[in-house]
Amino acid sequence: MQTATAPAVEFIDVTKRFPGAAAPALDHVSLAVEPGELVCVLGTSGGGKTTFIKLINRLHDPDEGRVLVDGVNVAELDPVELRRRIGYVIQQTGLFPHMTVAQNIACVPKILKWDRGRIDARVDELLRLVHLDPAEFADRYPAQLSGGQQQRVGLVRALAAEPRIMLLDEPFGAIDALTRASLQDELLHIHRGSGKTFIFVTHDVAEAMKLATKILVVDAGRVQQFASPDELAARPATPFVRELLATQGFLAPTGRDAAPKASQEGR
Ligand SMILES: Nc1ncnc2c1ncn2[C@@H]1O[C@H](COP(=O)(O)OP(=O)(O)OP(=O)(O)O)[C@@H](O)[C@H]1O
Repeated sequence: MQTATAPAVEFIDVTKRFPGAAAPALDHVSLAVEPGELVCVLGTSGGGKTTFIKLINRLHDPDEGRVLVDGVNVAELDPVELRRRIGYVIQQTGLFPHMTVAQNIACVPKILKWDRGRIDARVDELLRLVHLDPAEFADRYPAQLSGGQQQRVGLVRALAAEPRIMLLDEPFGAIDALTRASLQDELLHIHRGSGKTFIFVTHDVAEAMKLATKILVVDAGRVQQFASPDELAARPATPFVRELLATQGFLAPTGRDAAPKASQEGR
């Protein structure tokens, strides 16, 4: 069903209105995310970031326009089946409290009827990927983990069945700065090694600058800019983008040299 040239995700003139709201949550949004990108979605609270990603896995449906995943209109797909193909990580992790770490990670592979040996090997591999020793952590319950460890399990659970697309909604929002930095490094490592498309919502300009291959800035439901971190820092397209970068120390009045923090070391 997918074609070699289709974007991983495409929005074609998408508008989403919630009942009773004065203005649309997303307003005529058109853009294409190419396979393998790590897109960070930035903007102030209420700007439409979460709405944008929930339209991809059909937690919301558009009022106007179309959302395509791998070239197929998601409206034509069964939402449950679609969500199994798209990893989804949220701040509250959504781990099942009555299941062990291993059982949580094994959830979707089990639904997909993977055999026992393949599931066990995958759980092991994924725990190691995020530096959790399977011997120590596989049989623990979520309540027996720190916040950062829970977030690591939430991340690899979403990766378990090899989705081609990962949606992450402020996954590290409630984590201390040091743990957050190492989670970001692990995410970069996973992204580089996987070829998957990641779409990552954050409030944090520094996080977006560090992680993204492209940054999508939305405000009041409209796309302000969709560009590489360097391009964003060098040439903010709107006063909103300029202000957003300035408030977090990334304003580049004379181009990228004026914003050294924005350089993508190691990407
Ligand atoms: N289920 C809903 N019903 C009604 N209005 C909603 C619903 N979900 C979101 N909205 C409204 O749509 C707008 C965009 O919300 P959205 O959650 O996408 O913003 P956001 O940029 O992710 O914000 P935050 O950073 O605070 O999470 C807001 O005005 C919000 O109040």
